[in-house]
Amino acid sequence: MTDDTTAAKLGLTDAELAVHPTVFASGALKDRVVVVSGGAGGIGRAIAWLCARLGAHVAVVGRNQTKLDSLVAEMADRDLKASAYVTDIREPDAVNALFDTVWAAHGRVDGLINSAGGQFPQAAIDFSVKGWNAVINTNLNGTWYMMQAAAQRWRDHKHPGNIVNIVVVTTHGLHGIAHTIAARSGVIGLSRAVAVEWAPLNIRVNCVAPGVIETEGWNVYSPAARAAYPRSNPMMRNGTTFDVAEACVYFAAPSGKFVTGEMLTVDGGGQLWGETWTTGKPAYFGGDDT
Ligand SMILES: CCCCCCCCC/C=C/C(=O)SCCNC(=O)CCNC(=O)[C@H](O)C(C)(C)COP(=O)(O)OP(=O)(O)OC[C@H]1O[C@@H](n2cnc3c(N)ncnc32)[C@H](O)[C@@H]1OP(=O)(O)O
Ligand SMILES: NC(=O)C1=CN([C@@H]2O[C@H](COP(=O)(O)OP(=O)(O)OC[C@H]3O[C@@H](n4cnc5c(N)ncnc54)[C@H](OP(=O)(O)O)[C@@H]3O)[C@@H](O)[C@H]2O)C=CC1
Repeated sequence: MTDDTTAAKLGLTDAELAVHPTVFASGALKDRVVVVSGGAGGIGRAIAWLCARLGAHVAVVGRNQTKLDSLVAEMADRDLKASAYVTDIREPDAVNALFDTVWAAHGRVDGLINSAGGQFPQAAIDFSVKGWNAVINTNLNGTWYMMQAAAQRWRDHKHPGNIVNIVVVTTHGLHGIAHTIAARSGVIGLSRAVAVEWAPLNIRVNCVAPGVIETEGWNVYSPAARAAYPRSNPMMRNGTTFDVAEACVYFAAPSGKFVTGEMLTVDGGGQLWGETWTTGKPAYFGGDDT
C-alpha cells in the first residue's frame, strides 16, 4: 500500500501470482474452460492465474488488447493455457459473439467468473446521468449479458455450468459508491433468482463480495482514501487478489457442487467493524473531509 499514485504497482504481480501457494489441488479444474471477464485486471488476473494453474483453459476478457495479450503471454511462458478476447461486456451482440467463439474454439465452456466492473467515487447527490448510467451499464447490465449468454449456451448444449459474480459489500452505507451499491444489489438479487430458475439446467450461480483488495483499480481513489482502507476491517489490513481468487475457485470447482445462490464475503470482517470512506470522512462523522 502506498500514498504515492506514481509509485509501485498496486496488488500482486504476475510473478507472484504464478507461484502463490494455494489450498487447491493441482488438476482441480483440469480440462475445464473458464471465461473470466476483467481477467487482465487486478482480481480477475489472480482468478485467471489460479484457474490456469489448476488445469483450466482460461478465456480472458476485457477491452484492452494489449493488457490481455501480455497476460496470456506471461501465462504461456509458464505452460498455462489462456486466450485473449476483446469484448465490451456492455455490448450484448459482442458478448454473444464472445461465447460463440469460445465454444467454437474449445467445444465447451464450464465456468464464467464476472470480475469486469468498477465505479468512480462521488457523492450520490452529485451523480450525473451519464455517470450513473456508466456504472449501472457496466456492473448490472454487462454482468447480466454475460450471465445470460453463458446460460443460453449451457441450456442449448445440455452442459452443466457455473457462474461467479464479483460484487461489492452492499450491507454498509458505503459513502461515495451508491451507484455501484445499486448495481451490485441488482446482481445479488438476480443471482439468487436465477440460481433457482437455472437449477434444472444444472447451472449454479454464486457471488463473491470483496472488501478492500489492493489493485490498479484503486487509482480512482485518492491517496488519502486508500491509506485509510486498512482500517476498514478488524484485521486492519487490505486483502489480496489471491484471497478473492480462492473464494471464486471454491464455487467454480467441485468443492462448490452443492452450493448455489450463495454469497461469500471476503472482507476481513469489515461488515462487523471498520469504516470505509471512498471520498474522505465528512466532518459530520468526525472526519476532516480528506
Ligand atoms: C464493508 C467493507 C467493504 C469495503 C469495500 C470497499 C469498496 C471500495 C473499494 C472498491 C474498489 C474497487 O472496486 S476498485 C476496482 C474497480 N475498478 C475501477 O473502479 C476502475 C475505474 N472505474 C471504471 O473504469 C468504471 O468501470 C467506470 C467509471 C464506470 C468506467 O466506465 P466508462 O469506461 O464508461 O468511463 P468513462 O467514459 O471514463 O466515464 C463515463 C462517465 O462516468 C462519469 N465519471 C467517470 N469518472 C468520474 C469521476 N472520477 N468523477 C465523476 N464522474 C465520473 C462521467 O460522467 C463520465 O462521463 P464524462 O463526463 O463524459 O467523462
Ligand atoms: N479492488 C477492490 O478493493 C474491490 C473490487 N471490487 C470489484 O471487483 C471487480 C474487479 O476489481 P479490480 O480487479 O480491483 O478492478 P480492476 O479495475 O483492476 O479490473 C477490472 C477490469 O474490468 C475490466 N472492465 C471494466 N469495464 C469493462 C467492460 N465494460 N467490458 C469488459 N471489461 C471491462 C477492465 O479491463 P479493460 O480496461 O481492459 O476493459 C479491468 O481490467 C470489480 O467489479 C470491482 O468493482 C469489489 C470490491 C472491492
